[in-house]
Amino acid sequence: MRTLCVTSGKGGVGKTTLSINLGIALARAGRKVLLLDGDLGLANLNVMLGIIPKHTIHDVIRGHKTLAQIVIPTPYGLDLIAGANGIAELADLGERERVQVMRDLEALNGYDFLIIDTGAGIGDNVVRFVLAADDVLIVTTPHPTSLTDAYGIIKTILAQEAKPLKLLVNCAPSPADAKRVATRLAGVTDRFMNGTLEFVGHVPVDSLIEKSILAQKPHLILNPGSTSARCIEQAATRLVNGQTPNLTSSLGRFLKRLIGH
Ligand SMILES: Nc1ncnc2c1ncn2[C@@H]1O[C@H](COP(=O)(O)OP(=O)(O)OP(=O)(O)O)[C@@H](O)[C@H]1O
Repeated sequence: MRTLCVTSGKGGVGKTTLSINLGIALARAGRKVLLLDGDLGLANLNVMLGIIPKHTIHDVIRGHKTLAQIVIPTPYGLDLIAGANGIAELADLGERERVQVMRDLEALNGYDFLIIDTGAGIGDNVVRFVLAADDVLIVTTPHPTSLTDAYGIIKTILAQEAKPLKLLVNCAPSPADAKRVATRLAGVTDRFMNGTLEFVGHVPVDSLIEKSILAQKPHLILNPGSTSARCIEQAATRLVNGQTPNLTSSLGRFLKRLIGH
């Protein structure tokens, strides 16, 4: 299993929308996907999916449930771990609880991809997820404030680890605009930070995406033939291009890195 962390510098650029729809695109391509809401403070993946979770990761940390017991199958071909506010506490768990959560995670096998929707910005928790994940997808819009913040998070990540990063330009007025944004950001990343930023694609502004949020149903389900849905599918393909998920679970490794043991 590979872990993919979806993050951004600025908030509201489409991380959650893309985490869900990229996940659905991968599920449609035959991959088994688990979506984890890592947006501390503003956990809302379940809201966008129109799901009211009975249990969240809080219950796991409190020892009331195992992770397997809180996984929610969705009608969209992927599974969800909801409301990750309590994830912050993973770092503070005692040794016994930590081992238990690790065992739980290892037991959650059978997934090809774990997609983590993080909060925006460069808070400790976001960085923790990003450094622990196999792959990191940075989402930006062409807006100057979003670009500046994307630059900021790239710099923060690369200062800690020389990790290859991926970029998706959301709300791009045209493919050419997206490419320009990506080239500029990749150039700066390469020149000043000695890192790599792979452009995996763009998604145009589409009012159908906004409508799908209001309907609490994923865009790829409601509007599968739209241009923006196709763009998301293409980005999903590029994102996992050539990646055969490990047969031996990397989930344990991810968690070890996440909680520092
Ligand atoms: N390509 C798009 N076209 C039109 N609207 C979009 C597009 N992408 C995202 N949006 C809209 O932008 C808003 C913010 O999206 P979303 O919640 O996914 O962002 P986010 O980065 O996860 O936000 P946060 O940082 O608050 O978690 C939503 O209302 C969504 O419908």
